[in-house]
Amino acid sequence: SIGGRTEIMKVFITRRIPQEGMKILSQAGVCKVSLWDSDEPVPRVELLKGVEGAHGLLCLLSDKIDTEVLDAAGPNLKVISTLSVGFDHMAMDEIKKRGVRVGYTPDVLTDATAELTVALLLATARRLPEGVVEVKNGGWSTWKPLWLCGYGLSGSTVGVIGLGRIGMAIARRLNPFGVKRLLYSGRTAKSYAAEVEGEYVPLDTLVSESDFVVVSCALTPETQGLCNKDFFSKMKNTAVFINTSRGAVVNQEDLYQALSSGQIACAGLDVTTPEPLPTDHPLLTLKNCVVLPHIGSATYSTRGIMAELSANNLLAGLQGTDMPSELKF
Ligand SMILES: O=C(O)C(=O)CO
Repeated sequence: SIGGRTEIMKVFITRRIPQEGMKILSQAGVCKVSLWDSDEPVPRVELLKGVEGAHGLLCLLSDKIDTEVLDAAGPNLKVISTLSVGFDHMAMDEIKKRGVRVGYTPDVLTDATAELTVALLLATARRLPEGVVEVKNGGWSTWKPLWLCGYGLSGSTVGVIGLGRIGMAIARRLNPFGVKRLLYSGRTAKSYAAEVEGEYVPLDTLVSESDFVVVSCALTPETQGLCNKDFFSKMKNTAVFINTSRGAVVNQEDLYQALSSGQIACAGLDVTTPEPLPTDHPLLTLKNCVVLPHIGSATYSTRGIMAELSANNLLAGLQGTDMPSELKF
């Protein structure tokens, strides 16, 4: 406050976000918002300009928040609120050094993301995109006993890499399909895994025994490139690989080799490196690879609630109060 008057704080938002979030910020009357008013990513130079002197930054997972951005913002910066549960796009140690608080959006997107994961798993294993194409191009000649066969969940072993909020929600949804064994791996065993009769196993065991391998872990230095040549070589030839976490957990060259050589049966990816995946990428030439454009949390309702939560996180950060979802790091 200057001379008894409360100073209006400055906020930069890196993209158009659902109106639910904008409304909360405008009604709060504590900040002056400047918005990159587009559905496309803010160019780097505009980001660096936009954050200048900002007290708050509301960003997306496609914005790289590094030293350069933090320096451009300067000492006013109190809070970064990301419209995502993932935070691998932010230089956390630099943020911590500067004493900046971080808000994120866990929980509110768990159900939507788990649903999408199940949809992608079934679409991939049962070859839905291939079937849709054949209907349209006349490839459907008659009912054929051996045509477009795939793999079912009934009696299968499912392996979830990273049984966190989303991994657990995926396991809960897959179990009723008649899954026989639910394996999971990660840093620690989870007591809540009992609800899905999850067996905590070493990664190697999960990879070699699973019919479906589902990646649902955070991208960290430990998980970057985790799914590589060695990993795929341990999988069954009939196994289905699904990733809805972050593209960089997978070595895509190694995945391409595994899919084209028949080392594994098929893969479904909602996330890639880079995003968007170039349209001439080798993975897109494969019938047994289903690639979606990072839509795990994309329901109208979920995106609206994510915007609300990120706005409320931002306001709390500006005002120095408790955040609904503060990232503790
Ligand atoms: O929230 C995230 O981290 C996503 O990837 C999209 O919701």
